[in-house]
Amino acid sequence: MVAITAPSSVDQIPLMRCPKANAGQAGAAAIPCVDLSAPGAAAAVAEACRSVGFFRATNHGVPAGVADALESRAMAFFALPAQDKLDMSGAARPLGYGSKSIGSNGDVGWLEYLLLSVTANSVKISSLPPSLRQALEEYTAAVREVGGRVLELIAEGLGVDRALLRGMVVGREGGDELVRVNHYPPCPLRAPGDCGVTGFGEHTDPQIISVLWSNCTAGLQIKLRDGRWAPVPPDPESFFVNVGDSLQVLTNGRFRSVKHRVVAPAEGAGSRLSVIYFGGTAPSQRIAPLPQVMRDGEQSLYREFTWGEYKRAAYKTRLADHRLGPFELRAASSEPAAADPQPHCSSGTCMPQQQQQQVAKVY
Ligand SMILES: C=C1C[C@]23C[C@@]1(O)CC[C@H]2[C@@]12CC[C@H](O)[C@@](C)(C(=O)O1)[C@H]2[C@@H]3C(=O)O
Ligand SMILES: O=C(O)CCC(=O)C(=O)O
Ligand SMILES: [Fe+2]
Repeated sequence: MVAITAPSSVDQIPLMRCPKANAGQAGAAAIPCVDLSAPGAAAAVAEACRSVGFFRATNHGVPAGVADALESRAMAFFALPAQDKLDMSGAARPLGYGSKSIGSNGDVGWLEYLLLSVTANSVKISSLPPSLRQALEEYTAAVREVGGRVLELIAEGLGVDRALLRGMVVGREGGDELVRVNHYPPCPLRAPGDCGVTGFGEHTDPQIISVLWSNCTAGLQIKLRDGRWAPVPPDPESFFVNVGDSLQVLTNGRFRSVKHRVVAPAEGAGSRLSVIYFGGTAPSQRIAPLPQVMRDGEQSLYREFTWGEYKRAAYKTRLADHRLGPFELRAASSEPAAADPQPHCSSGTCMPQQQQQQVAKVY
C-alpha cells in the first residue's frame, strides 16, 4: 500500500459514502463506444454527446506506451513522502498537489492528485522529477491531439465549421487547458449499507470537453438521463470523453454535461490512477449557443457569459452544485434533482471519527 502522511488539517475529513451504481451491467452497456477513425465517426460522436454526454473512444492513434509510462512515473511520484510532493508541486490552489481536499469549498474525497496547467507547448510544472515531467509532456501532447480530433468530429456532427471548437481550445493562445492526475489508493474503510467510500464526489466538468484515461482499476460512474448511476468499465486502451458545461451551452442544451463520480477502490482492488485533460478556452471567450446550431427563432437557454466569468463562479461552488443554474434563463433547462435516488447519511459522514483518524494515518 502507498503510505501517505496526510497534512493534519485533512486528517479529520468526513468521508462521504457513495451508494452503489444502480444501473448494473445494463448501465455499463449503455456507454457508447466510438471508433474515432471510422467513417461516420462524426455522427456517432454527436449522437453519444446528445444521448449520454459521454463515450469511450477507440482507434485514437495514441500508442499504449504513452499512458503506461505516465502511469509508472505518476505512481512513483505518489509513493513519495507527502512533504516531498508538496515541495515539488506546491499545495493545490487550485493548481499543484492536493490530498483528500478538492477545490477550496470543503469538498473531500479518498484521493490525492496533481492539477496542472497546460501552456502553449508544455505542462507548467516547477520542479517535478524530470522523468515524470517528460512522461507528462508526452502524454499531454498526445491527449491534446485526441481532444482536437474529438472537437473536430463534434463540430462536423453539429454542422459547424470543422475547426471552430478545436480552435477555441487546443493550443489556443491564452487558453485554459488543464491536466489532472488522480490517485485513489485502496480504501480500508467500509461504508455502511450498500455503499462505497467516495473517491471523487459527483459533479460535472465546467470546461468544453474532458478526455480521461485510467488504469484498469474501476471506480468511475456516470449518471444516466434516467437518474441511474452506470459503472464505466475501465479500459486502458481507450479514452473516455465527456461533455462539459461549456459545450452544453455552446449547443444550447443539445449536448448535456454528464454528472460523474468515482468510488474509491476497496482493499485488495489496487490503486486507481486516472489522467484527465480538461479542454477549456480563453477567459475572454464568449460562451453562447453557436448561431449555426440554432433553429430559426430559437432562443438561448442561457444568459451570455465568458469562460473567465463562468470559471470564477464555478470555483466558488461545491462539487455537486448545479453550476449552470445561475446562468439559465428559464426553467426549460431544468436539472433533475441533484439528490441521489438512494438516501445519503444525514450527517454526510459515514465513518465514526475515531475510525477516520485511524484510516487517515494508514492512507
Ligand atoms: C469543488 C471544486 C473543485 C473544482 C472547482 C470546484 O469549486 C467546482 C468544480 C471542480 C472541478 C471539476 C472538474 C475538474 O476536476 C476541476 C479541475 C475543474 O475545473 O472543476 C475541478 C475543480 C478543482 O479541483 O479545483
Ligand atoms: O478520476 C476519475 O476517474 C474522474 C475524476 C474527475 O472526474 C475529475 O478529475 O474531474
Ligand atoms: Fe470530472
